[in-house]
Amino acid sequence: MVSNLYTIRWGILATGGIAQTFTKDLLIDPATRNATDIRHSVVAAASSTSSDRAAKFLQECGVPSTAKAYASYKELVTDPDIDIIYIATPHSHHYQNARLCLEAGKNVLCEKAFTTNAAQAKILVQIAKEKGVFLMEAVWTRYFPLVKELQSIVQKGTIGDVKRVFADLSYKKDVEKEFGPEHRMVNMDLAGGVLLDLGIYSLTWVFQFIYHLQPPSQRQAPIVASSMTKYEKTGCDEMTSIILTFPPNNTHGIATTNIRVSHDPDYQGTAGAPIRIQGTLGEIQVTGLSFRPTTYTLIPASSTTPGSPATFKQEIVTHEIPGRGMFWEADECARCLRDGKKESEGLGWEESIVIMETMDEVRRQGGVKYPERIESTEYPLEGF
Ligand SMILES: NC(=O)C1=CN([C@@H]2O[C@H](COP(=O)(O)OP(=O)(O)OC[C@H]3O[C@@H](n4cnc5c(N)ncnc54)[C@H](OP(=O)(O)O)[C@@H]3O)[C@@H](O)[C@H]2O)C=CC1
Ligand SMILES: O=C1OC[C@@H](O)[C@H](O)[C@H]1O
Repeated sequence: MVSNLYTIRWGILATGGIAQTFTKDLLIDPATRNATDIRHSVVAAASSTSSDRAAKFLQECGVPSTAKAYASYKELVTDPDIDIIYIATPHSHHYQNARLCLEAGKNVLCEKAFTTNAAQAKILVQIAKEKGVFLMEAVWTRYFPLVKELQSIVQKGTIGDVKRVFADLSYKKDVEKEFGPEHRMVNMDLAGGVLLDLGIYSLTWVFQFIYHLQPPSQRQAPIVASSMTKYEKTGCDEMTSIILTFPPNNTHGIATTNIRVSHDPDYQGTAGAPIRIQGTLGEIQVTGLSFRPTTYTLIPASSTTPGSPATFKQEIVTHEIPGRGMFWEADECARCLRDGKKESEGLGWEESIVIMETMDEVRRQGGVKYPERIESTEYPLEGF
């Protein structure tokens, strides 16, 4: 009997925190999330530190001992047994690392934020086109069934015309005690700061419920008004608030991010609703942490409100996540490769670039510039 199961073979580039979380999610049986058409296999990992580090990483993740451990990213990209490479380095490194993979003809899933600026993102897309390979920014939240369910509710017009989306992802941290100035969260040499690390999720919610739901031919980049406050020790942004106005209906998206105060005073994800999608017939509130949403509430406008005869009932919906939830973006990669797609419909190249351009403009307005070396499009540069 011929099996319809499509297996995708992963190489993991870098061995830090999120590489470990992602790899462990890859090893969860897809049947636990009702995915019976694809399968993931982790065949190699590379560390820029040493092959021992890569081997330890594979072992700690529980990857079968047949997987290869490489001492450099350059060795990883030449492995013919790898279908796709997951890049899990700091933002500063994404352009150089992704370009290394693409130039070698490898398909790529690259952690958010895609690059440090839109110019770098455009070049990566151009190379993916030339090489005929798959490229996707790893904004995992986009692939949650809960998000797709909400997009379908909004698209059906259940809450009426969407007029405004509020979205926040903020930490409540004591930066000095919990990070220190060298940490990638605040280190300018690693393109630290809240905009690229957390604000990208706030922007994701705004874009996926306004921009993404418009017909592709009608999508236009938003007008940007923003404010940034800097962390005095490193010059990165520690608080950023953005108001986006989307043509053609002047819909507003308010995206905020902060390292000092969170939407939930204790940053547990139990209080408040960081996401509010507001339509003329009612609104949707999403609770939990914005990068890993588990619950939403549909709230109709009162049927007595003139002009707002909502046709739905108030309802709270909770989704269980059988793991961290990063496997859904991995499943998307597998299906795209199987179907010969070079980009994902969940987050296409054009949308990733418009979001990078939005972040460029926010940084221009806020006066935040990363070191020239990591904003450069020159390739290759030493030390990556
Ligand atoms: N999707 C999500 O939920 C999350 C996404 N992220 C994203 O993932 C990326 C990595 O974050 P995270 O795993 O937390 O970071 P870590 O600092 O934990 O790991 C980064 C890894 O990158 C490699 N690396 C290569 N060069 C450098 C360098 N100069 N400085 C530091 N590390 C370097 C190292 O691996 P090695 O030594 O093996 O080469 C290191 O372990 C970022 O883009 C971040 O935004 C982060 C957290 C959650
Ligand atoms: O992508 C992310 O999501 C979770 C956060 O804790 C992390 O800092 C960020 O990089």
